Amino acid sequence: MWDDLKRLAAAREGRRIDGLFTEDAGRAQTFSVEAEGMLFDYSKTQIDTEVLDALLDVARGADVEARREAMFGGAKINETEGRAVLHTALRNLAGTPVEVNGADVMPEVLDTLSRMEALASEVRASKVTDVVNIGIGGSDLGPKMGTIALAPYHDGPRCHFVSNVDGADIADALKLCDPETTLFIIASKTFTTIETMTNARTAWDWLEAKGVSTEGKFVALSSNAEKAGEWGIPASRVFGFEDWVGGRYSMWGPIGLSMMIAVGPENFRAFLEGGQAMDQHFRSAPLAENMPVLLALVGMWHNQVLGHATRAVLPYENRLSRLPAYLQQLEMESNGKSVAMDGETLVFDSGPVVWGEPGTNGQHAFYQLIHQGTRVIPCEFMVGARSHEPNLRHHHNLLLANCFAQSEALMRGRDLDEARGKVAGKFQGAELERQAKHRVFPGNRPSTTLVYPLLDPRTLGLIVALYEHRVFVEGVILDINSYDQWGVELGKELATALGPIVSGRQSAEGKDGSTRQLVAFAQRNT
Ligand SMILES: O=P(O)(O)OC[C@H]1O[C@](O)(CO)[C@@H](O)[C@@H]1O
Repeated sequence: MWDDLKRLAAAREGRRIDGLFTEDAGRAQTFSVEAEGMLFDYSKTQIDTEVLDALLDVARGADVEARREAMFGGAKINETEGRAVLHTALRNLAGTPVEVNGADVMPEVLDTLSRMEALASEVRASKVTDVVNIGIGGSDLGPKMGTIALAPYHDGPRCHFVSNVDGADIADALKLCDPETTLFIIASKTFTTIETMTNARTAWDWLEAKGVSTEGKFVALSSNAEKAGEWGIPASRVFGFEDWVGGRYSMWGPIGLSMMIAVGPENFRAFLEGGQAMDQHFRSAPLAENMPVLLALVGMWHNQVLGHATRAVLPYENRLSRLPAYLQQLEMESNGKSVAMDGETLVFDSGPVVWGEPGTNGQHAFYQLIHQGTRVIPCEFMVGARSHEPNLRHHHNLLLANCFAQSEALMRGRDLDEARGKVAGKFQGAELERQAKHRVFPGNRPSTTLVYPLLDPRTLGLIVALYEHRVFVEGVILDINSYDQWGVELGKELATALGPIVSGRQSAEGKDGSTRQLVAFAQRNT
């Protein structure tokens, strides 16, 4: 299968993407899909009908549809941890039964949602001015990204997100808070993560140092109610979720509480509805018209087939400033694996490096390399047709123009003749040639564009679920487990071992020369 695709890729080497539009007037429509009011256009890539068919064959060959139903049906597809993967149940507002080990999980999911809504409403109506979410990774990135994204709907207390074990993070947040009117949300699936537990303890100590009672000031979001209880948070203030919700897929449930407090339960429900609508599309649309499937296949064409090692996510939506960071965890923690389900080494590349920044800012920072660097970086643009600032329509028109211009420029490029025209009159002879060469853009650089009507809560849900399912499809085709993260363990273990060495309670004997040098230098300069 991969060989076929590699052959198709080789046969297309050097072929111009812009030429494909000249050959086929209907290309834009053929290589785009609309779903739930969003348009995903992947026509500015080398993909043609033959390539698309081959990619769809790969998806069929990997049994994407059967695996998808296994996931939604509660099968334990996270085989290395023996767990189901059911974050979709958290947005199953209809409550249709979803069974794990023969028991319907929906009554508890909906009950927890109601409890969250009651607490959120209570907090929003109270004197609480600041909410501090203390969590890291999936217990931070989702609610933080979502709260920023939904700023126009944010009418609840201020929200702060503390994640880093660097004391600067919590110190800076606490400076902005009044101990009397601050609520701390300790978000940790395991309730053992060292960064989160350290920050939580600092918050507790801060309240005590200010002479303010800790009672009622803490809420826990965790699968480990026992640990939360031992830590001092009563069961009534613990919002639980099961092990079938992966950390990086958890913003739909209790981990989304800070976002719910910020924007209100109704808007949070609209976010869930968006996710659920994307689930329905993913489950019912034929593969060739299935947005997450196509997003995945385009990604695999660029990464696994053409060998482009990174992909840039470029939202032309300032409020999606944290989406690239969110997607880094979602995609790289999920699909950054070297071993297939059967334990054998992968024979092709796993997921790409995902990175990005909002446009237009990125244009003035790293787009130079995207346009003229020696490596090809497939770009994923996204933009809303409308903004929340109708009186600033001229800003939005500029934003749209810039977004669409970038994908056009990446595709078209500028040849030497055109470049000569740019400098003619200023230079002559050999100097004109030299100057012109610097102004050549190779073009033929692929990109996709997602356009949605407006970044509202429902649309945010659609976008997040779209990317979740893209990760799923890529993982199934790669035959890896997208739902474990063993790769983060070793660093954690070594950090635990280095703690006493760094603080001078234990010798660095036995460590490698570099580590010993780093520790010694830090100690000399404390
Ligand atoms: O919610 P927890 O258990 O504190 O974990 C935080 C994060 O740590 C990780 O396990 C990786 O270190 C992520 O998968 C997770 O989102």
